Amino acid sequence: MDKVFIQGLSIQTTIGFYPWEKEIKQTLVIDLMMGWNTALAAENDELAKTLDYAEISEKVAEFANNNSVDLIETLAERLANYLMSSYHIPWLKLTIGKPGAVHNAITVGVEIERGKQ
Ligand SMILES: Nc1nc2c(c(=O)[nH]1)N=C([C@H](O)[C@@H](O)CO)CN2
Repeated sequence: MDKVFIQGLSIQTTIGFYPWEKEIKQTLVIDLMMGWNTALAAENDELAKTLDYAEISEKVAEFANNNSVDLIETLAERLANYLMSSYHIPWLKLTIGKPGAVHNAITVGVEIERGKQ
């Protein structure tokens, strides 16, 4: 299956289990790989027939800002459901990194894969 992807999308949002984390914004870095038949758009050079990575990048940031949760697992699950149902995406792989969470690690995070290729 063809893919449309977004790599290293950095967003600032409120997320975390501890009370102090509810008072601040932290950086999340998102990688998104989405299954799509890109030949549909290529046939007549039409943006409307593909997944617009610019639009989806904005929606991801908006969704994270409107859904403050404790765990990045919860954000990943809810974001995957939202994107798959809004854009009729048959399969996706979503990685959410929280680079500031563990001071002696480059980053930490989760990766989920949903749907069928
Ligand atoms: N698997 C996870 N572990 C932890 C998470 C998380 O979202 N998933 N979150 C935290 C805290 O919010 C942490 O980021 C604060 O340092 C701890 N572990």
